[in-house]
Amino acid sequence: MYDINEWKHVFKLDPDKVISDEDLEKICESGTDGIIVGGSDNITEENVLNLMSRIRRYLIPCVLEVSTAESIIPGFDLYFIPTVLNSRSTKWMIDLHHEAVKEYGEIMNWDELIVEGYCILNPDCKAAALTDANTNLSLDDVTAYARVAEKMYQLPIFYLEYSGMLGDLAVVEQTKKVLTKTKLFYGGGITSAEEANRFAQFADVVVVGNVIYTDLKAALTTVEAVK
Ligand SMILES: CC(C)=CCC/C(C)=C/CC/C(C)=C/CC/C(C)=C/CC/C(C)=C/CC/C(C)=C/CC/C(C)=C/COP(=O)(O)OP(=O)(O)O
Ligand SMILES: O=P(O)(O)OC[C@@H](O)CO
Ligand SMILES: [Mg+2]
Repeated sequence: MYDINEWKHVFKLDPDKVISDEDLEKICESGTDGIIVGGSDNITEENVLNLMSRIRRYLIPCVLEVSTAESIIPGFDLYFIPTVLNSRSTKWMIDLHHEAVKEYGEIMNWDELIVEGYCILNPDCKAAALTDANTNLSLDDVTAYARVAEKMYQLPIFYLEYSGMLGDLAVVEQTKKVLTKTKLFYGGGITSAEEANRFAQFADVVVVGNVIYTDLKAALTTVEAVK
């Protein structure tokens, strides 16, 4: 399913982490809507290529979530481009994007690119530290970012990122209320079917990452739970 508007559940695989062929097969054949390849540490052309070619044995849509310009390689179905709306630095909102488009602009297939407006809310996650995100936000701040994403920038995705911790369900619920076109992605700390189901009440798409590497069985139960 290559239309992200139809998605409800995706797994995020980290090129810097080890996954066996057997476990990868279970993930790719789980019934999830897509696989996002992405992470924030040690993302290289080599480990991205390796993971992509292994996922390519299956029919599942495979997306690269770009975190460094150096690790962009051809062959993915789509490229998700994060822009961190609550970063204190323009680097993570626009500067790296400007540089990358300067380099790849002539050869890019713009139809493969989907921009994600990130709002990072776990102060202790790597992405928050890397991007110097202001995570000290009220509910009104978060919903204002969501409105900026949809009404002003017309972004296809608004991503509430709690990577590593379970987020605040009320924030997800209220954020969903202010979005009409932009899809709400929720990611962070999901470790069970029950948690996945709870966040899927409000998020359009639930993203499941770290638990794949700590409890694969539990990770697999999250698919059925949201579909
Ligand atoms: C040759 C070819 C195929 C060309 C294709 C053209 C193309 C796709 C061009 C790209 C153009 C473009 C605009 C690129 C953007 C470049 C770039 C570097 C943008 C910055 C992205 C960004 C803001 C990164 C910051 C980090 C971040 C938000 C990453 C998102 C993923 C994330 C939060 C992962 C979680 O990480 P994890 O390691 O799991 O963390 P935990 O420890 O908390 O679990
Ligand atoms: O790894 P977890 O905590 O499941 O978060 C998923 C995803 O939002 C990370 O970018
Ligand atoms: Mg992770």
